[in-house]
Amino acid sequence: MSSEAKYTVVLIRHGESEWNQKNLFCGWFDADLSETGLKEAQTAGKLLKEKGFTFDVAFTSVLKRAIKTLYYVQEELDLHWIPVYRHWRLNERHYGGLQGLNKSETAAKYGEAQVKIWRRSYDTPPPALEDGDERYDTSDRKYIQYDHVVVPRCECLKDTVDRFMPYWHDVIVPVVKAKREYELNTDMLNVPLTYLESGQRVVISAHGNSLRALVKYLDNIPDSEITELNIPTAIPLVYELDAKMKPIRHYYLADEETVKAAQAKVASQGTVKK
Ligand SMILES: O=C(OP(=O)(O)O)[C@H](O)COP(=O)(O)O
Repeated sequence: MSSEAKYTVVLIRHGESEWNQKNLFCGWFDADLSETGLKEAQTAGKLLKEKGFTFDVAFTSVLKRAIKTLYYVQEELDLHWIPVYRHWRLNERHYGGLQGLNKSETAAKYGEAQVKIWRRSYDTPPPALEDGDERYDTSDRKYIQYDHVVVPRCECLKDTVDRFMPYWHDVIVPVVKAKREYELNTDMLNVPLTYLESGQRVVISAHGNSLRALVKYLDNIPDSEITELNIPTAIPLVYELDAKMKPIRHYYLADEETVKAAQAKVASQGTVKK
Protein backbone atom coordinates (compact mmCIF):
# COMPACT_ATOMS: atom_id res chain seq x y z
CA MET A 1 0.00 0.00 0.00
CA SER A 2 1.39 3.44 -0.90
CA SER A 3 2.35 5.72 2.01
CA GLU A 4 -0.56 8.26 1.83
CA ALA A 5 -3.12 5.49 1.41
CA LYS A 6 -5.22 4.80 4.45
CA TYR A 7 -7.93 2.46 3.21
CA THR A 8 -8.18 -0.37 0.70
CA VAL A 9 -11.39 -1.38 -1.03
CA VAL A 10 -11.44 -4.33 -3.42
CA LEU A 11 -14.03 -4.44 -6.19
CA ILE A 12 -14.84 -7.62 -8.03
CA ARG A 13 -17.24 -8.23 -10.89
CA HIS A 14 -18.79 -11.68 -10.52
CA GLY A 15 -17.44 -14.62 -12.52
CA GLU A 16 -18.95 -15.42 -15.91
CA SER A 17 -22.70 -16.00 -15.64
CA GLU A 18 -24.73 -18.42 -17.75
CA TRP A 19 -26.13 -15.40 -19.56
CA ASN A 20 -22.66 -13.90 -20.10
CA GLN A 21 -21.74 -17.24 -21.62
CA LYS A 22 -24.72 -17.06 -24.02
CA ASN A 23 -23.94 -13.37 -24.68
CA LEU A 24 -27.36 -12.18 -23.48
CA PHE A 25 -28.18 -8.81 -21.93
CA CYS A 26 -28.85 -9.77 -18.34
CA GLY A 27 -29.36 -6.81 -15.99
CA TRP A 28 -31.69 -7.71 -13.11
CA PHE A 29 -32.38 -11.23 -14.40
CA ASP A 30 -31.00 -13.53 -11.72
CA ALA A 31 -28.66 -15.66 -13.86
CA ASP A 32 -26.46 -18.20 -12.14
CA LEU A 33 -22.70 -18.53 -12.52
CA SER A 34 -21.53 -20.76 -15.34
CA GLU A 35 -19.02 -23.54 -14.56
CA THR A 36 -16.34 -21.21 -15.88
CA GLY A 37 -17.64 -18.37 -13.71
CA LEU A 38 -17.51 -20.53 -10.61
CA LYS A 39 -13.87 -21.40 -11.34
CA GLU A 40 -13.09 -17.74 -12.04
CA ALA A 41 -14.49 -16.82 -8.64
CA GLN A 42 -12.38 -19.50 -6.94
CA THR A 43 -9.30 -18.31 -8.81
CA ALA A 44 -9.99 -14.72 -7.70
CA GLY A 45 -10.23 -15.90 -4.09
CA LYS A 46 -6.97 -17.87 -4.36
CA LEU A 47 -5.25 -14.85 -5.87
CA LEU A 48 -6.46 -12.54 -3.11
CA LYS A 49 -5.18 -15.02 -0.55
CA GLU A 50 -1.83 -15.39 -2.29
CA LYS A 51 -1.44 -11.58 -2.33
CA GLY A 52 -2.20 -11.34 1.37
CA PHE A 53 -5.66 -9.73 1.22
CA THR A 54 -8.25 -10.25 3.90
CA PHE A 55 -11.57 -8.53 4.63
CA ASP A 56 -13.70 -7.47 7.59
CA VAL A 57 -16.94 -6.75 5.77
CA ALA A 58 -18.40 -7.59 2.37
CA PHE A 59 -21.06 -5.96 0.23
CA THR A 60 -22.90 -7.45 -2.69
CA SER A 61 -26.08 -7.17 -4.73
CA VAL A 62 -29.18 -9.33 -4.37
CA LEU A 63 -28.32 -11.27 -7.54
CA LYS A 64 -26.92 -14.78 -7.16
CA ARG A 65 -24.02 -14.41 -9.59
CA ALA A 66 -22.49 -11.72 -7.37
CA ILE A 67 -23.50 -13.38 -4.09
CA LYS A 68 -22.00 -16.73 -5.13
CA THR A 69 -18.80 -15.11 -6.42
CA LEU A 70 -18.40 -13.45 -3.07
CA TYR A 71 -19.03 -16.77 -1.34
CA TYR A 72 -16.28 -18.52 -3.31
CA VAL A 73 -13.91 -15.66 -2.51
CA GLN A 74 -14.82 -16.00 1.18
CA GLU A 75 -14.30 -19.76 0.93
CA GLU A 76 -10.76 -19.39 -0.44
CA LEU A 77 -9.94 -16.81 2.26
CA ASP A 78 -11.65 -18.79 5.03
CA LEU A 79 -13.82 -15.76 5.72
CA HIS A 80 -17.28 -17.33 5.88
CA TRP A 81 -17.91 -15.52 9.14
CA ILE A 82 -17.58 -11.90 8.08
CA PRO A 83 -20.74 -9.80 7.77
CA VAL A 84 -22.13 -9.72 4.26
CA TYR A 85 -24.61 -7.01 3.30
CA ARG A 86 -26.70 -7.46 0.19
CA HIS A 87 -28.60 -4.62 -1.39
CA TRP A 88 -30.48 -3.99 -4.64
CA ARG A 89 -28.58 -0.71 -5.01
CA LEU A 90 -25.52 -2.77 -5.98
CA ASN A 91 -27.47 -4.69 -8.62
CA GLU A 92 -26.48 -4.61 -12.25
CA ARG A 93 -27.88 -1.80 -14.38
CA HIS A 94 -31.45 -2.78 -15.43
CA TYR A 95 -31.33 -3.58 -19.13
CA GLY A 96 -35.06 -2.97 -19.71
CA GLY A 97 -36.30 -4.16 -23.10
CA LEU A 98 -32.87 -5.52 -24.02
CA GLN A 99 -32.95 -8.06 -21.17
CA GLY A 100 -32.69 -11.58 -22.59
CA LEU A 101 -31.66 -10.46 -26.09
CA ASN A 102 -28.42 -11.68 -27.64
CA LYS A 103 -25.93 -8.81 -27.90
CA SER A 104 -24.49 -9.86 -31.31
CA GLU A 105 -27.94 -10.42 -32.79
CA THR A 106 -29.03 -7.05 -31.45
CA ALA A 107 -25.96 -5.49 -33.11
CA ALA A 108 -26.89 -7.20 -36.39
CA LYS A 109 -30.43 -5.81 -36.12
CA TYR A 110 -29.82 -2.26 -34.85
CA GLY A 111 -26.12 -1.73 -35.69
CA GLU A 112 -23.01 -1.94 -33.53
CA ALA A 113 -23.02 1.83 -32.91
CA GLN A 114 -26.53 1.73 -31.41
CA VAL A 115 -25.63 -1.28 -29.26
CA LYS A 116 -22.55 0.54 -27.99
CA ILE A 117 -24.74 3.52 -27.06
CA TRP A 118 -27.12 1.22 -25.20
CA ARG A 119 -24.29 -0.64 -23.48
CA ARG A 120 -21.84 2.10 -22.70
CA SER A 121 -23.27 5.62 -22.99
CA TYR A 122 -23.79 7.53 -19.77
CA ASP A 123 -27.33 8.76 -20.16
CA THR A 124 -29.07 6.96 -23.02
CA PRO A 125 -31.33 4.28 -21.52
CA PRO A 126 -32.30 1.07 -23.28
CA PRO A 127 -35.99 0.68 -24.28
CA ALA A 128 -38.27 0.69 -21.21
CA LEU A 129 -40.30 -2.37 -20.19
CA GLU A 130 -44.03 -1.87 -20.45
CA ASP A 131 -46.81 -3.03 -18.13
CA GLY A 132 -47.70 -6.63 -18.89
CA ASP A 133 -44.16 -7.56 -19.94
CA GLU A 134 -43.23 -10.56 -17.77
CA ARG A 135 -39.72 -9.11 -17.38
CA TYR A 136 -41.24 -6.20 -15.42
CA ASP A 137 -41.93 -8.05 -12.17
CA THR A 138 -42.59 -5.73 -9.25
CA SER A 139 -43.75 -8.63 -7.06
CA ASP A 140 -40.32 -10.29 -6.89
CA ARG A 141 -39.67 -11.05 -3.19
CA LYS A 142 -36.17 -9.60 -3.46
CA TYR A 143 -37.69 -6.17 -3.89
CA ILE A 144 -41.09 -6.05 -2.17
CA GLN A 145 -39.52 -5.49 1.24
CA TYR A 146 -39.10 -1.80 0.36
CA ASP A 147 -41.93 0.63 0.91
CA HIS A 148 -41.78 1.90 -2.66
CA VAL A 149 -41.32 0.17 -5.99
CA VAL A 150 -37.63 -0.13 -6.68
CA VAL A 151 -37.76 -2.27 -9.82
CA PRO A 152 -36.98 0.02 -12.76
CA ARG A 153 -38.37 -0.36 -16.28
CA CYS A 154 -34.84 0.26 -17.62
CA GLU A 155 -31.71 2.11 -16.50
CA CYS A 156 -28.93 4.03 -18.18
CA LEU A 157 -25.58 4.26 -16.38
CA LYS A 158 -26.60 7.63 -14.90
CA ASP A 159 -29.62 6.00 -13.27
CA THR A 160 -27.31 3.34 -11.85
CA VAL A 161 -24.95 6.00 -10.50
CA ASP A 162 -27.93 7.78 -8.92
CA ARG A 163 -29.03 4.71 -6.95
CA PHE A 164 -25.59 3.20 -6.22
CA MET A 165 -23.80 6.30 -4.92
CA PRO A 166 -26.12 7.00 -1.93
CA TYR A 167 -25.32 3.50 -0.72
CA TRP A 168 -21.58 4.13 -1.20
CA HIS A 169 -21.67 7.44 0.70
CA ASP A 170 -24.16 6.54 3.43
CA VAL A 171 -23.28 2.90 4.09
CA ILE A 172 -20.01 1.67 2.57
CA VAL A 173 -17.84 4.73 3.28
CA PRO A 174 -18.74 4.87 7.00
CA VAL A 175 -18.00 1.16 7.27
CA VAL A 176 -14.65 1.54 5.48
CA LYS A 177 -13.79 4.42 7.81
CA ALA A 178 -15.00 2.36 10.76
CA LYS A 179 -16.74 5.47 11.95
CA ARG A 180 -18.70 4.75 15.07
CA GLU A 181 -21.02 7.71 14.98
CA TYR A 182 -22.95 8.28 11.85
CA GLU A 183 -26.51 8.59 10.77
CA LEU A 184 -27.84 5.15 10.00
CA ASN A 185 -29.94 5.16 6.89
CA THR A 186 -32.32 2.42 7.87
CA ASP A 187 -33.87 2.38 4.42
CA MET A 188 -30.60 0.93 3.20
CA LEU A 189 -28.87 -0.91 6.03
CA ASN A 190 -28.89 -1.25 9.76
CA VAL A 191 -25.27 -2.01 10.56
CA PRO A 192 -24.65 -3.08 14.14
CA LEU A 193 -22.07 -0.76 15.67
CA THR A 194 -19.96 -3.65 16.91
CA TYR A 195 -19.15 -4.52 13.32
CA LEU A 196 -18.12 -0.98 12.54
CA GLU A 197 -15.17 -1.03 14.91
CA SER A 198 -13.33 -3.59 12.82
CA GLY A 199 -14.98 -3.01 9.47
CA GLN A 200 -12.19 -1.41 7.58
CA ARG A 201 -11.18 -3.85 4.87
CA VAL A 202 -14.05 -4.06 2.44
CA VAL A 203 -14.72 -6.21 -0.61
CA ILE A 204 -17.56 -5.38 -2.98
CA SER A 205 -18.82 -8.12 -5.29
CA ALA A 206 -21.04 -6.61 -7.95
CA HIS A 207 -21.57 -6.24 -11.69
CA GLY A 208 -20.04 -4.83 -14.86
CA ASN A 209 -22.15 -1.69 -14.91
CA SER A 210 -22.80 -1.15 -11.22
CA LEU A 211 -19.01 -1.20 -10.79
CA ARG A 212 -18.61 1.14 -13.79
CA ALA A 213 -20.88 3.53 -11.88
CA LEU A 214 -18.63 3.40 -8.82
CA VAL A 215 -15.38 3.59 -10.81
CA LYS A 216 -16.74 6.59 -12.73
CA TYR A 217 -17.24 8.39 -9.44
CA LEU A 218 -13.96 7.29 -7.82
CA ASP A 219 -11.81 8.18 -10.83
CA ASN A 220 -13.90 11.19 -11.84
CA ILE A 221 -14.28 9.86 -15.37
CA PRO A 222 -16.12 12.30 -17.68
CA ASP A 223 -19.44 11.15 -19.20
CA SER A 224 -17.86 11.14 -22.66
CA GLU A 225 -15.03 8.81 -21.61
CA ILE A 226 -16.98 6.27 -19.59
CA THR A 227 -17.98 4.68 -22.92
CA GLU A 228 -14.53 3.09 -23.12
CA LEU A 229 -14.52 1.49 -19.68
CA ASN A 230 -15.12 -2.27 -19.59
CA ILE A 231 -14.76 -4.28 -16.41
CA PRO A 232 -13.77 -7.93 -16.84
CA THR A 233 -15.25 -10.77 -14.82
CA ALA A 234 -13.60 -11.90 -11.59
CA ILE A 235 -10.34 -9.98 -11.73
CA PRO A 236 -10.06 -8.18 -8.38
CA LEU A 237 -9.71 -4.40 -8.80
CA VAL A 238 -7.91 -2.86 -5.83
CA TYR A 239 -8.45 0.77 -4.80
CA GLU A 240 -6.14 2.44 -2.32
CA LEU A 241 -7.76 5.54 -0.83
CA ASP A 242 -6.60 8.40 1.37
CA ALA A 243 -8.19 9.49 4.65
CA LYS A 244 -10.90 11.37 2.72
CA MET A 245 -11.62 8.29 0.59
CA LYS A 246 -9.97 9.87 -2.43
CA PRO A 247 -8.29 7.22 -4.60
CA ILE A 248 -4.48 7.28 -4.53
CA ARG A 249 -4.11 4.46 -7.03
CA HIS A 250 -5.93 1.45 -8.36
CA TYR A 251 -4.79 -1.74 -10.02
CA TYR A 252 -6.12 -5.09 -11.16
CA LEU A 253 -4.65 -8.23 -9.62
CA ALA A 254 -3.47 -9.43 -13.03
CA ASP A 255 -0.83 -8.38 -15.54
CA GLU A 256 -1.69 -5.60 -17.96
CA GLU A 257 -1.90 -7.88 -20.98
CA THR A 258 -4.39 -10.21 -19.29
CA VAL A 259 -6.57 -7.27 -18.20
CA LYS A 260 -6.51 -5.66 -21.65
CA ALA A 261 -7.46 -8.93 -23.35
CA ALA A 262 -10.31 -9.50 -20.86
CA GLN A 263 -11.57 -5.92 -21.34
CA ALA A 264 -11.43 -6.27 -25.13
CA LYS A 265 -13.41 -9.50 -24.86
CA VAL A 266 -16.16 -7.69 -22.92
CA ALA A 267 -16.20 -4.82 -25.45
CA SER A 268 -16.49 -7.24 -28.38
CA GLN A 269 -19.64 -8.86 -27.00
CA GLY A 270 -21.63 -6.10 -28.70
CA THR A 271 -20.25 -6.73 -32.19
CA VAL A 272 -21.80 -8.69 -35.04
CA LYS A 273 -20.41 -12.23 -35.23
CA LYS A 274 -18.95 -12.77 -38.70
O1 LIG B 1 -25.88 -8.31 -16.67
C1 LIG B 1 -24.89 -7.79 -17.14
O2 LIG B 1 -23.77 -7.53 -16.41
P1 LIG B 1 -23.12 -8.54 -15.34
O3 LIG B 1 -22.81 -9.79 -16.14
O4 LIG B 1 -21.87 -7.86 -14.85
O5 LIG B 1 -24.11 -8.75 -14.24
C2 LIG B 1 -24.90 -7.28 -18.49
O6 LIG B 1 -25.54 -8.17 -19.38
C3 LIG B 1 -23.51 -6.88 -18.90
O7 LIG B 1 -23.59 -6.51 -20.19
P2 LIG B 1 -22.77 -5.35 -20.85
O8 LIG B 1 -21.29 -5.64 -20.70
O9 LIG B 1 -23.23 -5.47 -22.27
O10 LIG B 1 -23.17 -4.03 -20.23
